[in-house]
Amino acid sequence: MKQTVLVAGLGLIGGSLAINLKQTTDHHLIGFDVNQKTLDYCTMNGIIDEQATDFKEAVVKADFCIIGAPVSKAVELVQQLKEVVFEKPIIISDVSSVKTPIMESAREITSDLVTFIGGHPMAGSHKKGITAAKGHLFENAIYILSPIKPCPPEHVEALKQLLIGTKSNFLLLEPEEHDEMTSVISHFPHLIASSLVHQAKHWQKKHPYIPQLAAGGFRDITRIASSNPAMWKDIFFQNKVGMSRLLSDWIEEMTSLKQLLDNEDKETMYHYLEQAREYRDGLDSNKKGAILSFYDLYVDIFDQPGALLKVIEVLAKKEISINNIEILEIREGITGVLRLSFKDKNDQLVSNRVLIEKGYETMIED
Ligand SMILES: NC(=O)C1=CN([C@@H]2O[C@H](COP(=O)(O)OP(=O)(O)OC[C@H]3O[C@@H](n4cnc5c(N)ncnc54)[C@H](O)[C@@H]3O)[C@@H](O)[C@H]2O)C=CC1
Ligand SMILES: O=C(O)C(=O)Cc1ccc(O)cc1
Repeated sequence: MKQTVLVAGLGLIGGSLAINLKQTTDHHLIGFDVNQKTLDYCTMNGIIDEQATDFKEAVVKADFCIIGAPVSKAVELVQQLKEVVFEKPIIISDVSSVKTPIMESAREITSDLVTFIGGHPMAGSHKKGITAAKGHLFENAIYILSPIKPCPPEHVEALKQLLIGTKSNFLLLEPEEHDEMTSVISHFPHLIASSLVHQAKHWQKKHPYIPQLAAGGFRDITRIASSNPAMWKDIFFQNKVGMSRLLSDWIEEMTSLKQLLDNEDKETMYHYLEQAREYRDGLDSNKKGAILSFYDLYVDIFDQPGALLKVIEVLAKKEISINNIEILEIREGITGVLRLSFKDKNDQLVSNRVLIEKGYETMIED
């Protein structure tokens, strides 16, 4: 039966979900956004079937609602839901990077017709807005769901079924554990990346060549500092307690590192670096539990982009699909390393064999 889905906030994430729903379901899609240009873009590109000008009026028509607005605005939209008189059952979700404030607000919705299941697709980009949205954005990503309890399992199943075309991997988490984990592996690293960029900018006053020297490592660790500042500011303040605690721990750790340096404690510093390397290398291993495994193959290449194309051609001829390609530490004309990630162990092994046959030097981690 044709169902109605309301997507409220059609930017990078909401827009990507709407595109995916249009491509993979035959549901009727209603779009709501405070930006009229975004709504017109969605209509013109066939992303939505209907524009809504009033969130509360639109939500009563829907069987599903996905809130894709920035976190603080999503909280406001959830607050509006408390005043809505629902006429039929609805499953409401969101995509916010911070879950606790949304869920606290959603718990105050009293209608028996509403099931609220918080959501967070853990994929994105540094871009924003509908023009950057892509239907395949969440393929192979972790998609966290956080139902307000008690929640009938069939309602969680219905939401998963709606989102099945995203090809993401669903993981159920409590909002608090979600926020604690994402603050460690996503939110806090953004703050540090930005602070490293500020440090380089400061030193550039003395050393104008700093940008030219900012190669491999600096670019890797600061890549995420190029993301949407409005969104990250919102995330930091919505997850303020967790962020502040991590900052205190970090400052303490930096102080102890400074002491190691000042006291010439080379042995402890060595162990600090060694333990970090061991843990970091373990993150890339295939023992990832609920997190999707990838099988990596490292290939030495010389000079790009020609070399890159040749490697891909070899694998394409064998109809092997590559999940991700990363060029590690390469500058034009210099030998570099290509990391190819496969979803399938057999693809990794076959790729390794055919590339060796073609004379490439390869490496598979244990
Ligand atoms: N950008 C990323 O990489 C990821 C973002 N998220 C989360 O997704 C949410 C949206 O982020 P993006 O799509 O990146 O932002 P975006 O800036 O691309 O899109 C936000 C959209 O919401 C609209 N909007 C703003 N206030 C609204 C309101 N009151 N009612 C309806 N629409 C409103 C804007 O006009 C815009 O179209 C945020 O909560 C963010 O934390 C989650 C995963 C990844
Ligand atoms: O991990 C990152 O920082 C990203 O680049 C993409 C991203 C951004 C925000 C999220 O809530 C989830 C994923």
